[in-house]
Amino acid sequence: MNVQNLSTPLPDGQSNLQRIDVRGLSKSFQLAGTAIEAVRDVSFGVRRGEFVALLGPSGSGKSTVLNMIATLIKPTSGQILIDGVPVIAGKATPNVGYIFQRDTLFPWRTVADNIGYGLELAGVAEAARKERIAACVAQAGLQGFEHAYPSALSGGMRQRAALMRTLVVEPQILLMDEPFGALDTHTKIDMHDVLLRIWEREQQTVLFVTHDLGEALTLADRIILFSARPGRIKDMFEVDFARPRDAVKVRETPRYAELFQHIWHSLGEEFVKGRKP
Ligand SMILES: Nc1ncnc2c1ncn2[C@@H]1O[C@H](COP(=O)(O)OP(=O)(O)OP(=O)(O)O)[C@@H](O)[C@H]1O
Repeated sequence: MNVQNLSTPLPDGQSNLQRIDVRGLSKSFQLAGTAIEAVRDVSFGVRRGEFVALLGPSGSGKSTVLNMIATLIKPTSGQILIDGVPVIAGKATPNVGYIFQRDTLFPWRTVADNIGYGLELAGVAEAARKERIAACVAQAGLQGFEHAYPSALSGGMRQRAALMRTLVVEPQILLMDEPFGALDTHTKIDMHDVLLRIWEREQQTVLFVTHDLGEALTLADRIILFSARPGRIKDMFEVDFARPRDAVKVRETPRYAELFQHIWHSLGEEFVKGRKP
């Protein structure tokens, strides 16, 4: 079967091409006097404009890796470079947007005011702000709900508004932690199409955490498969479906079924290992 395995390390010098460059990353947490080894010696790169999914069972350290890249957690050892510059824990990195599973909208702000929050912080003038918010509202298909509060929206609409709140300031790198994990299957696929259309146009560099293989296959150029805890890179897979992709149609192709079956076996082994105490 023609499934390209990419676990061979990049030759020296090629790391210069990486927008996100993770080197020998490890993390142990202290929990009630016991060390929990969450991540062990993880190294990978993400090229400019590439969409990479981190896939693995629950507890395999995916969010911990993302949080270290987002500078929310300090690594125990290893280094992370963004555009060649080492990140510093606790210090925000310019051009990086972060999207969580929870929609994190402010309940006291309308959709438009939620989306415009980052522009307010950046001191963007009101006229320019309104124009940019209107464009984001249209992109997310939220016309008519600009003045609604989050409580009046469905889960999918809330997540679209949250996506736009991050994208409004045009980050070039997106760190996404199971952003659609709480949505039902159909709303999730709908969100995949929204994200695919945005990414095709803006070509952000995306690192997307998920434990949903179908989601990883639909969206990503490359899948990095994590082992059960302690999280290590078990394998990497190129996802070679043509772009632009249709989130529904791509799932109906024989190639999707072929890749799904191939990766599912490897992922399944880690689910089983992860179940053991
Ligand atoms: N602050 C913390 N203190 C102690 N242990 C932690 C902490 N954060 C994460 N862990 C542990 O590290 C391991 C990896 O957790 P992490 O959330 O990164 O996994 P994950 O692959 O993202 O899982 P999921 O898909 O369920 O979100 C788990 O065993 C978790 O209990």
